[in-house]
Amino acid sequence: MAAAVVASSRIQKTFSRTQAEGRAAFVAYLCAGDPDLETSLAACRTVIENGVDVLELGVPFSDPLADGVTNQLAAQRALRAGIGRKQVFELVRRIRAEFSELPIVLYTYYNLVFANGIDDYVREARAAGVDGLLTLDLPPEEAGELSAACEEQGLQTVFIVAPTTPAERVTRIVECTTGFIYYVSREGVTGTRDSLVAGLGEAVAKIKARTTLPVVVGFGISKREHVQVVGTVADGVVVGSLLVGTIADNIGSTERVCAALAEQMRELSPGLVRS
Ligand SMILES: O=P(O)(O)OC[C@@H](O)[C@@H](O)c1c[nH]c2ccccc12
Repeated sequence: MAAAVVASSRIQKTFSRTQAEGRAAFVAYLCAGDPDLETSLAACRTVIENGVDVLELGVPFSDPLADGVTNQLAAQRALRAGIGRKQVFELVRRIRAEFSELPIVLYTYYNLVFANGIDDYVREARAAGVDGLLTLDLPPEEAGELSAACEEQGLQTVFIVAPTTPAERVTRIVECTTGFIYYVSREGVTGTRDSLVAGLGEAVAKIKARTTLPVVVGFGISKREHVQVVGTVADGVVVGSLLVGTIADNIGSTERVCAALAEQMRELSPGLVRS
């Protein structure tokens, strides 16, 4: 299949599969190259082999304004390890070589895309094996050039809907999205929380009433019961800081990082299997 078709089919195919299995997809976020390239590859491999259906890879950035402390520290570790555009795409290539069907979505701040030239960045991402791109600080209304480059290269777009997004803007965001919608379940930044916000089901239902695209939910999801609850209303459940924090807690030993991540996935992912 042409590159464009393959890219789009990985994301759609995965959500179709999990829907057919009667469950939400498990979406994991890890910062690319945290704490170094080899450990990051081993960490990605571990969470994929233990139940992750979609991998979100964060591109390390010096000013990650949407991220809480855990993700900020991960970005700092990766930057200290010399992780730049070249290393991020090398990591994607190596993951792609081992997992041909796994959707990989790059989470980046727009500065990193714009600075390198939008067309070149999108082309290189697609060639490395990226399926989708979420530019965290780029509103869809200003993403025309990027969306055009993604369409040309067969990369799918992911855009964010927040609790504060007005209904008419949700429609605009959906129109600009070709991969899936990311619903940020709470205001503020990323980071584990003790409890889920109230009214999540209604909020996701309002978005799903306006699109047939998959809607994934993230921010604060860090316990099996969170995963179970969110998994009943969303097409995908995103866990980031909990996993990123596990890497931070086991820095220095790739073996310990992987064992702890595997344990965490064993604890969380059964939450998605609907009896
Ligand atoms: O870390 P949490 O609270 O589990 O949330 C996922 C989040 O880390 C991941 O999806 C993400 C990382 N950086 C972001 C910036 C904006 C939106 C989402 C993200």
